[in-house]
Amino acid sequence: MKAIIALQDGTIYEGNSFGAPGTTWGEVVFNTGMTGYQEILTDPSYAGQIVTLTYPLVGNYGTADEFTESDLPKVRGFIVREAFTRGPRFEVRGSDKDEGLGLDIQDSNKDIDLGFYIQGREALDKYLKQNNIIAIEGIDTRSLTRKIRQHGVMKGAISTEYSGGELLKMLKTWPEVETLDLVREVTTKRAYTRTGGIGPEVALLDLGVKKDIVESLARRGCRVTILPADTPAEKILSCDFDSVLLSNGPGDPRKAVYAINTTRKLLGKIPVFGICLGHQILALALGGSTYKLKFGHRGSNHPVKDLKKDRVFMTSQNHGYAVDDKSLEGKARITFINANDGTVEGLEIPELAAFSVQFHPEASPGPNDAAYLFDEFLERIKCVSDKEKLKVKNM
Ligand SMILES: NC(=O)CC[C@H](N)C(=O)O
Repeated sequence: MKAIIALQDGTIYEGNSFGAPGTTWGEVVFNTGMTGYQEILTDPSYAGQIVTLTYPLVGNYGTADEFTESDLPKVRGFIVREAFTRGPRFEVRGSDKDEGLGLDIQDSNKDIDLGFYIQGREALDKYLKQNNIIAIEGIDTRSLTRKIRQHGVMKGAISTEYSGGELLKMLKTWPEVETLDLVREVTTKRAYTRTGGIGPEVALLDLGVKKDIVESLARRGCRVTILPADTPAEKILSCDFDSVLLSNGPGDPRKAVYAINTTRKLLGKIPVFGICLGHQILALALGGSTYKLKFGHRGSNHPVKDLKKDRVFMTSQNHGYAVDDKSLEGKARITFINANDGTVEGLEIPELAAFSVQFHPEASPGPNDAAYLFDEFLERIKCVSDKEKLKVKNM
């Protein structure tokens, strides 16, 4: 079945439908990661967005529960160069096969040389259909990405139903993504707890959290209580948590006014750690400002410079907004910057026991170079609670 993409600037691309048929619209963005398509599809930070992958072949290792970052795909649409439609396979050759890759594979794919189905995996096309995600393949994603890089992210639509002209007219009537409060769409409706051990009690303000942030804390023994995004500060402070984590999430950070107000009230009373949207919310709560980047940072290889250690490492990123460094003068110390464009990648306010990063230490997908930040978070909690104990002892 044919499908088309219409962009706000009037460009039309023609391709083939995969996933669900129908019509969808959103902000068209691109991600340069070579793997991790299911983590991307299910990352709630992509709510409101149609994601283009620059890697040219997508779907070859299928989909599985272990790759999900939330209960369901959250993207508004999906654009690829070539969708792998022959079923999830893993190519196993001689020595790989002998050593065993820890995968439960079965030689049931006799018709294709060197192809082995992976048990328990679902084809990407089927997964998208089941979850009603409209996708398109056969698109020149290089040209589309160059367009976004030159003109900036813009509204777009994918459709199997309407003509280009009709879609362009409809696009004008659809709201701009930045006017939407997308955090409310993806936050948990009810609080729940994930117990990893008897370590610190962390309150996680769920602005659209990725599963691997919760798991990164649980793996380190934390008991994590995931709270709805509009939970008042008073309630959080009355529960005797050791610290608060402000999660990643979708949309313009200025739209999540409730989270900014909550954070302002928490600062100085409990240690705070912000990741991505949480980092932007922390900056806004401090009286700083944020702005929209032309086409954002989305991929698995964004170099970040640690200003204290004077060293660069690779990070996983997915954001369209950034914190304005000038707006934080005298309010926070900049700890990390992006080595490509110099934008703010991290903040620290030691006297308030607060710090944040724009990139994703949990990766998923991406490199684990920054995972140590979760250990640093626990260290900071420990230091604060030791100080509190000292205060009590000396009273
Ligand atoms: N991953 C995130 O938390 C994204 C934060 C914010 N929605 C942005 O695009 O900048």
